[in-house]
Amino acid sequence: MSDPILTLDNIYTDIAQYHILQGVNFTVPRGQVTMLLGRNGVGKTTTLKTIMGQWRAKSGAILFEGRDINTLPTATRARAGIGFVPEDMGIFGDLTVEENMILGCTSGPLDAVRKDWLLAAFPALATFWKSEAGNLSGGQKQMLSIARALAEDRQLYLIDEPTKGLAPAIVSTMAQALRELKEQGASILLVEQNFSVARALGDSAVVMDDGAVVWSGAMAELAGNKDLQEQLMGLSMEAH
Ligand SMILES: Nc1ncnc2c1ncn2[C@@H]1O[C@H](COP(=O)(O)OP(=O)(O)OP(=O)(O)O)[C@@H](O)[C@H]1O
Repeated sequence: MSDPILTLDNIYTDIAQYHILQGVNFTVPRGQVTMLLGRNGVGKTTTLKTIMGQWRAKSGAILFEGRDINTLPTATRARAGIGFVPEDMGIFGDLTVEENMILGCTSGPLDAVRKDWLLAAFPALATFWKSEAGNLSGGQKQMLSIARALAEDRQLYLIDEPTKGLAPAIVSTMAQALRELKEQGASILLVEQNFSVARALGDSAVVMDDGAVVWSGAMAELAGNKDLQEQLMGLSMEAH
């Protein structure tokens, strides 16, 4: 297995008085797609936010490229090479699609090659490039949110439920864009409840329950074992 780009070592995170993450351990191999799976409310989003520094782990280490980033501010983690696509989009409705994309570029103008790739991957954004983002459909807003997070090259992307609520045709557009991102060499940690997308994209899987990791291994092993899926995730995959 290739060396990990990210390692979570015994991470504990509290939110208010609640002990949400209770000793999370896993690695994200370089250049691969790692699926973060599990029932609702087990701590997947909290794990992504802890990696990004939006919640601060009270103990444990987060090693990115071998360096513990756990005490660094979020902006420093982003500059170090981690991109985050949160579930709640964060699109500015009164700005155009183009202006929203420019906001995704913190270190310079939008690279022309990258822009061409993103507009080919998400053609609706090209159509509405000069339109206010507030007028886009829900699915188009989600595409803009992903495209904006991909506007700059990062070594690692944390992506939270990118296909949630999308129509099947848009789900495959999204899956194809993520596949292309991986082909460009990025490492991806992806929370995804759509099991057919998870199976198609994932190289490895990490399954959480109750604030800790209960299984990790090859995605193919999990995909081929229905009993294991039911034992680890119950019916949650079918509920989405
Ligand atoms: N701001 C908050 N205040 C209090 N509790 C929170 C807060 N954010 C999350 N939690 C709680 O932390 C637990 C883990 O939530 P989290 O969103 O990480 O789970 P998840 O696995 O991503 O779930 P889902 O699949 O439903 O998105 C839940 O019990 C949730 O209610």
